Amino acid sequence: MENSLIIALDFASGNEVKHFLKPFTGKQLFVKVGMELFYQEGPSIIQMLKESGHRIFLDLKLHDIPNTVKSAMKGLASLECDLVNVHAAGGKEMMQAAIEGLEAGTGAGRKRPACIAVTQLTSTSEKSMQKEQLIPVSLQESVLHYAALTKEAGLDGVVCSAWEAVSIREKLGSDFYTITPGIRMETDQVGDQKRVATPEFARKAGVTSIVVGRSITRSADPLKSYEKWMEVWKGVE
Ligand SMILES: O=C(O)c1cc(=O)[nH]c(=O)n1[C@@H]1O[C@H](COP(=O)(O)O)[C@@H](O)[C@H]1O
Repeated sequence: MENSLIIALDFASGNEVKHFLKPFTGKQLFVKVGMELFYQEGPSIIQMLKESGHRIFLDLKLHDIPNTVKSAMKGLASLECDLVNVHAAGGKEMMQAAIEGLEAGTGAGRKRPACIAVTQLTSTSEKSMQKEQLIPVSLQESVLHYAALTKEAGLDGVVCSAWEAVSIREKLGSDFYTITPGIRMETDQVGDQKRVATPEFARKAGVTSIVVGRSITRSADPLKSYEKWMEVWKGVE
């Protein structure tokens, strides 16, 4: 899990994914399948990516009553992805149920997929969190609170922005994963993200791994762009 650059395959179909991955033939990537792709293609897209040897983060952000999340996770475990996630806002009981489901659905002798919880989406600003979710604390506090709850529930880490990673590591230890989207080079379009950081900043903050989508997937030359990203991500200390 450590030091990975996870490519968000936010595409509408398996064919678009195949087209995108063509120049990467022979490379073993860490890719993320989110709801856009999974809702269109279902489990077959996971199969296809696994056959090419890629590691997979199945990002479906489960958020429902504990019983439903447990059953859904039991089914998802059979896809044998490396990483799955839930929303921490679903609560401790829901997160515990997610782990129970994953354990129940993981075959004997296998390791369950790692499971992390989204704290506050990187598209959420402190202002909108306070105004729309009526959470009367700072964004850092809210993220730290969710991270602590996630650890108590027995999950492996959180999704957060790189801006919160240092406090999470200080409070919960560096074994607890901090997976950070909202990563942009200085010259990239920010789009709908609010809490953005450069790969250099993320590296210095000691995040476990970064998630990069549009900066690579929408670039004119995705392979060249990926290689440039890897150089920056791996190169700075
Ligand atoms: O769980 C996620 O992966 C996620 C959580 C979060 O807080 N923010 C966030 O952007 N993501 C995902 O990370 C990816 C970011 O993509 P780009 O903004 O295009 O780099 C998207 O696939 C989002 O669904």
